[in-house]
Amino acid sequence: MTLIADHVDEQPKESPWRERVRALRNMPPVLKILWDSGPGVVSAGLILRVIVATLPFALAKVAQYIIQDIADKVARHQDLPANFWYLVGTEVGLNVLLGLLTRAVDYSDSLLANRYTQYVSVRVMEQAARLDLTTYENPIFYDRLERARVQATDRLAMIQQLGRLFQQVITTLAFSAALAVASPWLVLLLALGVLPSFLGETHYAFLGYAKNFRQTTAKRQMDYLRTVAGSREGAKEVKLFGLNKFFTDRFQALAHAIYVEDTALASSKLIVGGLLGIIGTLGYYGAYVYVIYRTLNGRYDIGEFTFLTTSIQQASSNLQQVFSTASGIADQALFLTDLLAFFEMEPTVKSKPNGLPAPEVIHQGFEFRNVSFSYAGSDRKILSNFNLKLSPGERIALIGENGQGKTTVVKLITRLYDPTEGQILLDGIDLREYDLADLHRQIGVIFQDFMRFEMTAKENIAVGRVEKNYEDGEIEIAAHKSLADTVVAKLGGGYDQMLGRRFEGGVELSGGEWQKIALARAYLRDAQLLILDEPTAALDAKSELEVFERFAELTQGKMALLISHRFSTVRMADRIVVLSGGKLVEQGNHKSLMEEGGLYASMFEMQAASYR
Ligand SMILES: Nc1ncnc2c1ncn2[C@@H]1O[C@H](COP(=O)(O)OP(=O)(O)OP(=O)(O)O)[C@@H](O)[C@H]1O
Repeated sequence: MTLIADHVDEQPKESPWRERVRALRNMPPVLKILWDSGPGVVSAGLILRVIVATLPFALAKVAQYIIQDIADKVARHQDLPANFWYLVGTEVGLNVLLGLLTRAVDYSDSLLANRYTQYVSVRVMEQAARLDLTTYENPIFYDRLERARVQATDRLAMIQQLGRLFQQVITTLAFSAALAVASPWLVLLLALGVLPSFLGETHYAFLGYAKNFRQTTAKRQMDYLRTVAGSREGAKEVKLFGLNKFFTDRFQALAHAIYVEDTALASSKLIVGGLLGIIGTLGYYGAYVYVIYRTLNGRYDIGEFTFLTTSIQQASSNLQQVFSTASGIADQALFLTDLLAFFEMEPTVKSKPNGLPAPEVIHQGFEFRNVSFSYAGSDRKILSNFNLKLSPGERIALIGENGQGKTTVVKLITRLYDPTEGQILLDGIDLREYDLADLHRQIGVIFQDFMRFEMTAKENIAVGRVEKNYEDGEIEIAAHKSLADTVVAKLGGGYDQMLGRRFEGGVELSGGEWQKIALARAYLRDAQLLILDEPTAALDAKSELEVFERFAELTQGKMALLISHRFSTVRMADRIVVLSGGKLVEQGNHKSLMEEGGLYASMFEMQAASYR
């Protein structure tokens, strides 16, 4: 394994500005996602923010009158106007309101963040399920999925930033308008002071994004190392092979490379950001001195002076915030490129629009016609001009040495992949013409690497047919067929027993016990084609015999495809098909194949000899 893998998604190119502007194109779809995740909350948040944004201006205006009244009274001994105490009361009231509404804004932000996370997480799960297996085998997809997953929860800051930006723009506009009325120079000075900081901020935002992008693969490897070193599955081998240091060293090497890169960027940002900040401060004080100068020359009275200095302070800090929030959003928007790209990915194996319904009763069966197949990214033909017919009522055993393509045949007949060349037909019609979900409903399959769901025993079986409600007793019947009932009988919680160790109260099963549970799923499905890919590998000899006697009984009249390395099992099939070098090399029943004296006979003899 290289430390930093070579598979990296197209890197953002070194044209930061173009990249950044392009990232802003993400904003409309992102705003749409935000809106879709909670229209009511978004609207309420916007209304609240408009009020909160204009309150500082109102406060400054009221303060101007109060101070002017006080100055008139103290310096010129004039009487306080009749509304003076009302003004003071208004100032207090507005401040109280500002405090309350600010909290309300926080509240609506947290509601929206909650909804957004849920909404995006669900969409990520839905999209991940829609994409096909080929996509999953691609490391680029994995990196993208990883980034999309993180973005589902990690971009919450952006929601607040968007709201804040909206608010800051309104506040800035209000105070800038007041300053522009007093003198346009004030606004210009402030803007010139803040602009360099903005450019600096966005520049670093881009560099940060490019850095994170580069680091995705390394971080994924770190994550893997952390998981392996600390997992229950890995614990035995890690201990016995003394792998701990091996994993830790590798983890540290990756972590160090990331640390060095992070520190370099942070240091440079510190220095450049600091220098640009000084320019901002100079712009601010330029405007301030200008107002002092004009006040000393009698252009402004003391109330106006106070109002203008407050306005300078507010406009400057809000403008600065507008720029830094906007650049923060641009930064987040860059990250969302991955999320949106992930949402836009299309599966290659798709259900045809208005696809045919799968036959309620299959008449001719399945046929592989000159099928060749290579996995994406490889030229090696796993199947080459492969032909096979599976007729209704027939039970076929597919055998062959490791890696000859038996599981691949299963993946093709279930349309997890499409053939590279040739066709697979169901009742004479290409599988691609059928509605995919409907086709899947006709097939019950248990793979070698079946899933052990860390849920209850009942749920582990029920997932075999989630599209229909099952009636009372159906689960138990399926469990009985697969011998899972003997496993469940030993569980303290019966069918409601939590399986696996992940959740509290969970019970771990042995490989064979898990297999019996998984097998029940296939029986529950009540499909026309039943496929068992080495379904009994983990079963002891007695259980295997029992499972197969039942299987033979239960698949009577149905199509069944069986993959097994055990000849005792294979013999029960109506027809045995031998796969070698991507082709069908022999077929027949046990007796005829033995007489033929070919590959089957030699494999059988080899296994039989080892038992003698
Ligand atoms: N997702 C994949 N991407 C690339 N190559 C693959 C993939 N899955 C399987 N292969 C390759 O295809 C070949 C056939 O694999 P397959 O799993 O179909 O064999 P099999 O006959 O079922 O083997 P076994 O008896 O070991 O289960 C193997 O050489 C394997 O390396």
